[in-house]
Amino acid sequence: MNWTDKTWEEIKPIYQKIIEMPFIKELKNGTLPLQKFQFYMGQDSFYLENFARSLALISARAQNIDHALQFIRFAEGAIVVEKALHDSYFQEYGLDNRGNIEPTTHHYISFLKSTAALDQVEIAMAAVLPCFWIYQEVGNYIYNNKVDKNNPYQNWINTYAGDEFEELVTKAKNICNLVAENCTQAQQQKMTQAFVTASHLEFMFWDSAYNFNRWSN
Ligand SMILES: Cc1ncc(CN)c(N)n1
Repeated sequence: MNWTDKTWEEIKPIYQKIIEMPFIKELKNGTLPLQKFQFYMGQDSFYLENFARSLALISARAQNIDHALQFIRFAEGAIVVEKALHDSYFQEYGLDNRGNIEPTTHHYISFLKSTAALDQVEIAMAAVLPCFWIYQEVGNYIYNNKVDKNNPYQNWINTYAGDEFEELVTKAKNICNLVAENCTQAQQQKMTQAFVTASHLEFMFWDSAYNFNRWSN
């Protein structure tokens, strides 16, 4: 079994918890209160900016030049999505600014940036993979189980359910499998640990938006 298949097995309970959480259920049904989605979008703007910075750092540190090129393209893509959030989704969903970086966002972006800067680059590649893969799975899950043709969040859902996003995810998974082959068992274990941590943080990110978790509530 390759590294990604083994690692997905590890996070299956977290993924199950994600698709059952109120934020995702209500997003799928189109009943998520707008304020919760606005909170999420504002935090996601900070997240995407710093996710892109982490991807650029990984690109600079990649051993293989083709992987460096791919990661710099991922970084560019994340910046483009962040700009689309600001330019069109903020307007579409009535948000005039992104607010402040709240605790879960702070934790998640600090984890990504410190892993990208200080850990072995293969571990950093594993740390950013859930950001691609979980969104693809959740996007497809919501798309395939939609209940309302007039879901107000449909445009956002389509970003992650399409073929274009799937292509990116496949590229990110393939790179992780390739680099894992040249890692020791102990190093692969650390890659898996980074993937599991990021998956917990994906859950927390949606949960915190649902509950409006702030430094001071
Ligand atoms: C928190 C989070 N994680 C992942 C993605 C998808 N790149 C996102 N937009 N936001």
